[in-house]
Amino acid sequence: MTTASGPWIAPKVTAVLVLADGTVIEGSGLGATGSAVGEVCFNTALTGYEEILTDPSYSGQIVTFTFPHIGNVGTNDEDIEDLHPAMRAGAVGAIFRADVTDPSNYRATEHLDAWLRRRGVIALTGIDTRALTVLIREKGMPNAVIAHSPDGKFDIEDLHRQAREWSGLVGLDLAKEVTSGQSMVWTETPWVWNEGYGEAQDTKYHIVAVDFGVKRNILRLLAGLGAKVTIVPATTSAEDILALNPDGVFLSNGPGDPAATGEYAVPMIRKLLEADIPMFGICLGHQLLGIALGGKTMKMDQGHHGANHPVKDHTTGKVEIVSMNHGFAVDSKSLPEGVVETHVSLFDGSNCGLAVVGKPVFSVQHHPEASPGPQDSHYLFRRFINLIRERKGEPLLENA
Ligand SMILES: NC(=O)CC[C@H](N)C(=O)O
Repeated sequence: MTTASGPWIAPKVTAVLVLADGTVIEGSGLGATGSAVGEVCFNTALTGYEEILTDPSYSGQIVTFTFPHIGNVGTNDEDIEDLHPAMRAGAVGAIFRADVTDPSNYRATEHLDAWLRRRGVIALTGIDTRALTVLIREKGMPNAVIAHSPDGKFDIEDLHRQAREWSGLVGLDLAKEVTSGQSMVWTETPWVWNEGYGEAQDTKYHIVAVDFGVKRNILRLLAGLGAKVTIVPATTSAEDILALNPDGVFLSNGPGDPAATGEYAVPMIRKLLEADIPMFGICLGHQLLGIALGGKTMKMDQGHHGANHPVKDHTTGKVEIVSMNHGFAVDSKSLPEGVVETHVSLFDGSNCGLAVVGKPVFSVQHHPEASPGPQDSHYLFRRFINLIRERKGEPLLENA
């Protein structure tokens, strides 16, 4: 074959994705070398690849980006979402349609390739990401091994075996791998977060955030509304949390199967419910609260990963466009009396929020902190702060 610029030479295969069903997808390698096993999902966000790849909730997952041009704004040290960059919590692999270009952005400090290598993330480029997305739409999120070898040598048989033998995300408690208590860097916990958006002049409220893999932007938004946020490890007991004298408790997002993390987190949440403390949960935190209240979670086929999902807030009747990243969901039919469904996905009707009748407790499945994504749901942080203000007899914030 020839093209206008001369003979077409097929690029050398330096990376592969081997699915548990034996499908092999070949492309060019980027980032770290070696291999990693995980569940392949697709993310439809058009921006924010650095935030996506560093969201600790993606631990154990390989993210395929449906947007074809990833990497052209480079990377920087500010747009990471994991608390402890040295831990490199987040996706284990990344898949892009187009080759990554040189960065062109005033904030860029490093090429995506070098950044991926430094973080130990294996990437595969130059594949038909549409076809892979269609495969996920039809068959669900597959377990797979992503491998990068600059010499192009792969033991496909062995990679296939690894993909087949991997347990998958069901039953995996990954929060314990990414929580601050396990960190090498932050040996001092509880750790106090003090970087806010700057709306609040002083810290009037004390919020304890239970870190199942918390994203930085959640902490910024809480701090920006006047909260001093103390971050505690996922396995902290309710007694230790209450001993910190919080005005409210935040249950964070995080990776893995909520039912597995629930083994230790649910008893803690139940005690906090008894203590009648204002509580707000996001994503994994929402799922754990759902289980603690007597509900059930289930695995989804494709999950929701993107920054353009419509969600309806039943309390206001408004539709918000939100950021999503979850592969498990609360079964709304399993929610007991006294728990109301507050939000619902307009894509598939799945549960996106709950509130406890008569208690200052609520949670959402989507990501009001966005990062990346639209800011329509920022009001949920004000809703949480209002529960605390109500307790203190303070006037309520508007737009909540
Ligand atoms: N972002 C999250 O907190 C994800 C929660 C859970 N690990 C899921 O995939 O559903």
